[in-house]
Amino acid sequence: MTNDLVLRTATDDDYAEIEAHINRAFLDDVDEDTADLNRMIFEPGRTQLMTDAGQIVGTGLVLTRDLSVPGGVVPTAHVTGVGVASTHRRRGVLTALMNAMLTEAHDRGTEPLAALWASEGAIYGRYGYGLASWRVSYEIASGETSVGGTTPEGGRLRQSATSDVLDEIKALYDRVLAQRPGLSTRQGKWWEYLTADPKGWRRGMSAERTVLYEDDGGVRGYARFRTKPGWSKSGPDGEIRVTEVLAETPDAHAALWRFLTSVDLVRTVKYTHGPVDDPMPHLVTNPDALVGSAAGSLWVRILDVPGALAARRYAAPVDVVLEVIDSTFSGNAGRWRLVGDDAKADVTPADADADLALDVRALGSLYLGGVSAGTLAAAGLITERTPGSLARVSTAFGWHRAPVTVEIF
Ligand SMILES: CC(=O)SCCNC(=O)CCNC(=O)[C@H](O)C(C)(C)COP(=O)(O)OP(=O)(O)OC[C@H]1O[C@@H](n2cnc3c(N)ncnc32)[C@H](O)[C@@H]1OP(=O)(O)O
Repeated sequence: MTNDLVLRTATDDDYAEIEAHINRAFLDDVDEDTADLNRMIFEPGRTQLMTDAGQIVGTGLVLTRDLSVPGGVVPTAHVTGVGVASTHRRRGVLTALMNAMLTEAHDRGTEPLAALWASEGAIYGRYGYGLASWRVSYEIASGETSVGGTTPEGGRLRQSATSDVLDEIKALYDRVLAQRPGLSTRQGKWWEYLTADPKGWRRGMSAERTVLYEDDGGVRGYARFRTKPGWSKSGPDGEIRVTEVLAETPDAHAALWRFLTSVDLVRTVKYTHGPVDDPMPHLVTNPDALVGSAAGSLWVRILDVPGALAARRYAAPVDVVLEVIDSTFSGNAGRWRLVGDDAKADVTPADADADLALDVRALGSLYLGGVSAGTLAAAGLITERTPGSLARVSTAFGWHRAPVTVEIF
């Protein structure tokens, strides 16, 4: 790096320049409506800037939120808005920004995790992030399949503008979050932000709508979606793009997808945030009409190894000594004894020999229960020192629901 580069924390006054810089880095223009919205979630004190002769050439933003993990909810530094000017790339600017963001989050002492969505998968492993969850994208030819079964008696659908049913879907979201890892909490301004629906977010689709499924016990699930009319030589060719589908009962999940795949004039339904354990292939009458593909979603960086391991729960009783390598945060490195089950977990420094050795990056991949220790060992990222410990840890670190992250932040 040259001497003209200065790393500093942002202030409120930097906002407009940050917004312009991030849009440039992501090959886009500033959209005024979106810029006003982004200001709502801007945390200047957690935003790191690199400047050159006073001009911003690099940004890294941290948003203060919590993340659901197996059996709990954990304060997590949500890292986003990483961008380095094309004129300043490959000179270590990102490394300096990331070190500053992670150090600030680590030194708070209240956030055992950091998490992000990567624009490119090759970037973040070097900073200790492990790929921890996957998302399944569907493109459903709705004319060629349908969701089997019928909606039970008492079950009904109600369609509305999202803003009119916000209180109902907020409560449902929180209940689903308590059951499934990988979801970010949406306290205060987050719901207002995510459902503001500025034109710039629609990408040629309609305003967002929400369909709710309810039974006599209340709202059990909802789907947020947009539509787009279309006509081909052979007739209607409309599209639905689903923003998110969350349901707390199988009936609600099936009824919502039955609705989404049977709207008149629609021929294609797209969704990009399904969990890998989504029952969809088993619900539809013709699974071949579901074109699905899986891609990595959330990357997790463990900032506090004992704090993070004690904050989640385990699918089976486990008593293991892990040797963790972390070249950035020395407090994480060393041997840790984890004793845990589905109700509690205790982590202490260990003198005994390690059963398993792994880098903090592999621990991040394991953490949400969506990647098995056996898989990571097969990739050479975990070393088994005590025979049998790998199988035990694979089972204990798994979870009965796959993690899913329904919102790109
Ligand atoms: C959480 C988020 O916000 S994800 C969004 C990330 N931002 C973008 O994709 C926007 C466009 N790209 C950029 O702004 C920049 O190219 C960045 C932020 C990806 C990288 O910034 P740079 O300042 O060039 O990175 P820096 O010079 O610090 O590189 C550090 C290391 O990462 C590597 N690296 C950087 N970018 C990439 C990449 N896209 N693919 C693979 N490796 C990369 C560098 O080669 C270097 O490797 P080394 O340590 O082995 O030498």
